[in-house]
Amino acid sequence: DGADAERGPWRYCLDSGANFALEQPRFAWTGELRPGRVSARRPLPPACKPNIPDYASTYAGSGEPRFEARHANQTAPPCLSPAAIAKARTAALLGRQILDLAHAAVRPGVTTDELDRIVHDATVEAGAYPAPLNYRLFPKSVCTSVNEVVCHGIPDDRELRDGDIVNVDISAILDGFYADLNETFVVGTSTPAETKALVKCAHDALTAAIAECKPGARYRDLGEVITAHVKKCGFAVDRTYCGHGIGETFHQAPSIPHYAGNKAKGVMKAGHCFTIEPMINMGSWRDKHWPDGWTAVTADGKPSAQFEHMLLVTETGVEVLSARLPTSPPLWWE
Ligand SMILES: COc1cccc(Cn2ccc3cc(C(=O)NO)cnc32)c1
Ligand SMILES: [Co+2]
Ligand SMILES: [Co+2]
Ligand SMILES: [Co+2]
Repeated sequence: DGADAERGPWRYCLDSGANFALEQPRFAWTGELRPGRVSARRPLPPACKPNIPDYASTYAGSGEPRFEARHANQTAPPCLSPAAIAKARTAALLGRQILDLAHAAVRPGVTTDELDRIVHDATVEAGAYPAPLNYRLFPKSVCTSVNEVVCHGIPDDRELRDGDIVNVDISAILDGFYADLNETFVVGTSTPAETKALVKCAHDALTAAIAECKPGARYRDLGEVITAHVKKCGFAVDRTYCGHGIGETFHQAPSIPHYAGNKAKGVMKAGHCFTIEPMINMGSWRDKHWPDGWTAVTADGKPSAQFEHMLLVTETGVEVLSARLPTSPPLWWE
């Protein structure tokens, strides 16, 4: 009689041709955002060939690329040599310049796919490789995370709207060294005051964590400082995604949680290079994945904001390799 046979989230039903069709399970979207259309893969000109990583063309599963596995079992990052520090500075400066280019393009009506094109083209024109592209099969060259997206949003044909917030997370490989940094921007002029406060809170939490960085500081203390700041703002620290060592690989030891009470190992030493990238949620700290396998969203659909810097521990403290420039477009409160 064509009655639907309910079997959990999968439903058997009669399609128009009176055939049994298997419907996709209904996904419980947490907010208003929905996936858009993702454009075709962008070309890689010969100039960026020296920086193309082994994962760029693999069709492997979601496992870490072979090259990165070499660092999987280390607990502390290497102490960079002066030559490696020079490469880290150069890569981070390129990453900063690319992030600022994307920031300058953010306005209502611009699609996140357009931001991906700007980032991809600027990266390959510098002879670098856009690190997200095909990293664990991620389909685009930058992560663009709108509103309730916590991180790893996929650029698509959705136009940014007045009142949105958008995080642009840049990572690039230059001369064999990774850069990784991000900022969250307000779109247009009608973003609610509480959402703007969330953005500034994420920025200031990162600033407070950076102030703790010096030789002998414990990685696990960064989460205490971030959480103390975020609680004062009345928001929550996402617990799923961590900062990470960075260098000749995208992600290496240490893993740096952003929440209080974490069990991160190790102390900072001069020459350690890593990111701190707190994701601050307006409501619950909980997140979930979209069916695409990458996009992380807040479980309650409320906004999330993030800032990420690349840090280098020095003999006397810390150097912010991805620091803003005098030419960087101002953040909403600047
Ligand atoms: C299959 O599992 C996943 C899920 C999500 C994402 C990815 C892969 N990936 C792509 C870009 C990217 C950026 C970072 C980063 O550190 N940003 O600060 C981390 N992972 C990244 C894989
Ligand atoms: Co990230
Ligand atoms: Co990043
Ligand atoms: Co990162």
